[in-house]
Amino acid sequence: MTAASPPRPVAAGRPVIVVMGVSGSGKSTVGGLLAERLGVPYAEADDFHPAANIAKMSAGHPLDDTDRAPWLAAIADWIAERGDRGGVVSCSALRRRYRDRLRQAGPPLFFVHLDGPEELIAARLAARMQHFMPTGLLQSQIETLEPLEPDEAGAVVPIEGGPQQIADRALAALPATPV
Ligand SMILES: Nc1ncnc2c1ncn2[C@@H]1O[C@H](COP(=O)(O)OP(=O)(O)OP(=O)(O)O)[C@@H](O)[C@H]1O
Ligand SMILES: O=C(O)[C@H](O)[C@@H](O)[C@H](O)[C@H](O)CO
Repeated sequence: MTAASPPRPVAAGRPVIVVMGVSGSGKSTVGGLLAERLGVPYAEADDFHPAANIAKMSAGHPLDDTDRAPWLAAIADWIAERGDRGGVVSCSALRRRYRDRLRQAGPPLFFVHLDGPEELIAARLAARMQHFMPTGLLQSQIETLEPLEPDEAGAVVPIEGGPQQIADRALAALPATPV
């Protein structure tokens, strides 16, 4: 019987940054900028949804835990593939258990929670064109959100101001040492 190979050491590498928050908080906008500024790949969480999830949200129904399970698994696979080379992925990651699922992927994660007043988010959603997510789902997103807990590596970043300003804030919030 051969011994199992030891897990790949990732703790000393670059963390994968998960840009989290409710729909319309700016995850895609800020996530893309962060990846550019850090010189690492970016992944858009919406690209990992099964078609049924997109159809459900488009029809105005919030996803439940069962719907989100395969989506989180696919994002976790992307994170695992990054290993210790870093990356940025947008993902609402609204509940603690969803974030636990992503942490199971292996690489160290740092969560950037984009947070701001409901009116500001609603106004940005109302102005957004050509997106499947109805503004009416914002309320359920807010109700589902469980804020980062003290033992979770991450930071809350306010979303007032322009995208570059928010990206600057997020960059300043990143840990200087491995998470
Ligand atoms: N700082 C900002 N100032 C003004 N508009 C912004 C800002 N950030 C994002 N937006 C705009 O607000 C809308 C929502 O942003 P974005 O799509 O990045 O949010 P999201 O969190 O990725 O949403 P979803 O989860 O629904 O995909 C977009 O139209 C975007 O262009
Ligand atoms: O967990 C969820 O309910 C979903 O991931 C949503 O957050 C959407 O994917 C996104 O916000 C729409 O773009």
